Amino acid sequence: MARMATETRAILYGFWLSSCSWRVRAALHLKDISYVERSVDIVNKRSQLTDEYRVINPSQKVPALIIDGATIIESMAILQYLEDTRPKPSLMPRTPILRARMREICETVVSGIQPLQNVGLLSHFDSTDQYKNFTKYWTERGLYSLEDLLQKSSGQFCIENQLSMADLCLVPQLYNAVTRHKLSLDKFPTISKVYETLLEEKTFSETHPENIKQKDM
Ligand SMILES: O=C(O)/C=C/C(=O)CC(=O)CC(=O)O
Repeated sequence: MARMATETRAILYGFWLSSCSWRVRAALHLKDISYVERSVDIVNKRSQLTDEYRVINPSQKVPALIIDGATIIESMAILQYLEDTRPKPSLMPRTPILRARMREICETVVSGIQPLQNVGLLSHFDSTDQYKNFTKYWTERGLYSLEDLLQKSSGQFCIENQLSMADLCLVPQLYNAVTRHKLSLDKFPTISKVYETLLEEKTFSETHPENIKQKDM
């Protein structure tokens, strides 16, 4: 905790494998906010469950962001705070209907997919296969919705040609779907196209979990 008091940059408590941490990491990068990341191993050490971390985040999850003298938890609350306090470049599309389209995509990922494939669920199933079938079912259902949504709204990115919160939610979830859950995107051509384009963007390539993993080791 003593280190917190002397650190002038924002502090992101996250984990390389955490999709919600990647959303925030990408926003910090896009908005060029100086920060340092502290790793909370949510998989092997289960460090999120310690009393020390609970002081930082009572939900005992990542991410948490310390910025402007405040601690903010929950990735979507963090993204909105960053947008409100550092509006340029904006993570919000320019019209109400495009912002509604963006929120449809965010909700589909944040409520409809992510919590139903969280690694923390594994211990609540009788077998790993049961967990895998469950996560595959809900992730694929979400991907079918996202394919339809992106057919309506996408340009090179989720919402036309401007990076938005929808992209920050989409990319980490697709990384999980493809890399962790071994799902194919063959049935989702619009998602695949947008995903490939987004992975080339520095916002995602420079905040990619594989880079963060190296720093953690
Ligand atoms: O399941 C837990 O105990 C903790 C999970 C997290 O901290 C991360 C999370 O919920 C979502 C993610 O993968 O980013």
